[in-house]
Amino acid sequence: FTTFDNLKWQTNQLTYRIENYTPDMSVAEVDNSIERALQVWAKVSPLRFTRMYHGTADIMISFGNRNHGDFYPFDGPEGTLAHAFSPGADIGGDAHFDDDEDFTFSSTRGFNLFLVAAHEFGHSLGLSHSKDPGALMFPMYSYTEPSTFSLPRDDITGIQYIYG
Ligand SMILES: O=C1CC=C(NS(=O)(=O)c2ccc(-c3ccccc3)cc2)CC1=O
Ligand SMILES: [Zn+2]
Repeated sequence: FTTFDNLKWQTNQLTYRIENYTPDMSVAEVDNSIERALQVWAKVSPLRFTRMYHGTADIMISFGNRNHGDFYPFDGPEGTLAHAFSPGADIGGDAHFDDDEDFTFSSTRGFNLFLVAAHEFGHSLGLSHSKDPGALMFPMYSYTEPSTFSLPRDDITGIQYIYG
């Protein structure tokens, strides 16, 4: 695993807000994918996530395409699927998903939102990319059945290195 030179949240109680939705999935499927992706990390760390419906949360989650309000415009279908910012104020921790991608809930086509979100939240929490091809934080998307997904050892070691 690798970290963003020890950038970390100074509290274990973090808030998140889903600012908008993708037309690819139902609201319930997006909510469930995001919640489960956060729980992947909460399960193996002291981190706890509380959802907000208004105002500014630590982790602001949104779907957008091309220019979407930061200096990192998306690139249309394929290519970059999403990006997230390492811990910090304002845009720190936020996760953006490229809405020109086809995000899915329970199929092998498109990109599984739960998996992509779990990877991006690794960045939101302070992990950068792993060299371990089996790691969630490895920068290559590979489909894993979400119902049987368990966080690989390298990622567990990484998040526990940062948050104990
Ligand atoms: O830090 C980066 C820079 C490049 C990225 N490329 S991406 O958007 O195509 C991407 C690649 C792999 C994943 C991924 C990796 C493992 C499991 C699930 C998704 C997510 C996004 C995404 C990313 O998080
Ligand atoms: Zn990444």
